[in-house]
Amino acid sequence: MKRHGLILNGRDEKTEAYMAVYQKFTGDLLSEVAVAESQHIEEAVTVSRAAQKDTFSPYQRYEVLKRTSELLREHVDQLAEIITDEVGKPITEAKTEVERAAMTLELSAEEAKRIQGEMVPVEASPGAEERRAFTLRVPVGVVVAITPFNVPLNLACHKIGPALAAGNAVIVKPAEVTPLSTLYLGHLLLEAGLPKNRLHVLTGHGPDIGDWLLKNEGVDMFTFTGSPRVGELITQKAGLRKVALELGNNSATIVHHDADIEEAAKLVAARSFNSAGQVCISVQRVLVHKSVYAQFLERVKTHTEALIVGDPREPATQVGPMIAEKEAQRVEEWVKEAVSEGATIETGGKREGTLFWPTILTNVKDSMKVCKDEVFGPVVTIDTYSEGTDAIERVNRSVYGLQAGVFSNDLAFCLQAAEQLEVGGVIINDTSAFRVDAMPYGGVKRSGSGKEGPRFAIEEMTHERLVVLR
Ligand SMILES: NC(=O)c1ccc[n+]([C@@H]2O[C@H](COP(=O)([O-])OP(=O)(O)OC[C@H]3O[C@@H](n4cnc5c(N)ncnc54)[C@H](O)[C@@H]3O)[C@@H](O)[C@H]2O)c1
Ligand SMILES: O=C[C@H](O)CS(=O)(=O)O
Repeated sequence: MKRHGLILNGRDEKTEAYMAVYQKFTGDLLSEVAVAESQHIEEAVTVSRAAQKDTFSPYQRYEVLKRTSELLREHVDQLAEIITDEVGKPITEAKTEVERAAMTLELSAEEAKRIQGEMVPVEASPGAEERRAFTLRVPVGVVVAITPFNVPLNLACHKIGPALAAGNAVIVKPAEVTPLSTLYLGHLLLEAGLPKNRLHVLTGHGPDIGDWLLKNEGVDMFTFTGSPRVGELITQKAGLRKVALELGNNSATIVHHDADIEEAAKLVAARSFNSAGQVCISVQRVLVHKSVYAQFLERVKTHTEALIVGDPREPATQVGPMIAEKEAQRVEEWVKEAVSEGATIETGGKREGTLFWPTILTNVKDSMKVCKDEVFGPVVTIDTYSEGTDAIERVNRSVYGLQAGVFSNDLAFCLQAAEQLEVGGVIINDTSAFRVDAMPYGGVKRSGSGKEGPRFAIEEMTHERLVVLR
């Protein structure tokens, strides 16, 4: 069994205490990772601040990030195995995550070469004829990246890639239960030639490390992906510093009367249950026009019942375990509570340890936990509507607003949805769960603030500085 130290200023740093990381399907001990203490946080911040004085040109940043993306592709099998083990994600999905992570770094590398300001025509203002002005984008300095368990590699790349591309130093705090892929990534970045003072990976307890980092005034920005509870806490403690938040959702998808029902049903079944529903844009609430409800439900049930549930290491498996048994028990309780309030289980509802079978609920009410809160498990609710306007209004009744899907061939309805849905992204003729890594991605309301996607994250991770020449 391997013991992993912290990655601190290029060192594999040993610590007093270690924490166990388990295989999420078998429950076996995988390895142990170092538990960072306050002096490690101090050193990481001090070294990162000092790094800002070194030259690390846009082309050097491009080279390191491009080489790391190549290394990710060369190590796809090893990394996918690590993700499958530490998350419980089916191996085919884990490979997709590694490929996407490589793409995220490749996009970040490209963006490093085109960070630019703009000319500002100050001379057009009376009295300023003798002046010229332009803007520069300068790195914020020291970025802290805190990441969740569900997409440990790609979401780390969505923070590390743009932060480095923009000229910052990054301190990464991966989730306690899934730190191994981020540590692997950290070593690949160093192998690719990243200056050792630009990246530190601090494993250990989230609340402790978070608190030390938040108290340290040497940190300039926090970029966080995770639960609204922790997101809120970070916002309160960050003070006037920059914060970017990618939080939860109870994602909705509307299926209108004129939609391609088979296509909608196939995609809903695929994107409600992948990663055992532990995806922030996973389809959780489907609102279907009453005229096509019966047909749609029958098709989603057929596709759902065909999904293979089980050992994530098997290439055929499509739905693996949840991250912990207590999470699977929570989902089971929410489903039971919905049933006690009148919901019907169309399929699923069964649990064996950490495995929870893909579950479709009908006869639901918007007030039920499975509708109004974030399930973050393999459960989808399907309900009807009569008027498109009502469907939009019900999607908006959520406290969240990350992405929403709309299946329709009615251009007017699609435009109405695009204009009126209170979310960061409206996906037409696909589910809420569509994401490619180049696109601007982020939510409104309790789903957070700020955008990811390397080009957009670089804007968050730089300051715009105005230069006026007289
Ligand atoms: N919007 C998005 O892009 C997106 C993507 C993935 C996951 N998520 C959300 O993440 C959540 C699930 O992930 P999770 O369970 O890992 O979330 P979490 O909030 O429990 O943990 C996220 C990270 O925060 C750290 N943390 C915990 N307490 C902290 C504290 N007091 N200070 C600082 N850091 C602390 C954890 O160690 C972990 O690294 C869901 O709500 C999901 O929707 C959102
Ligand atoms: O969990 C939310 C992720 O951001 C979705 S994705 O894996 O990036 O598509």
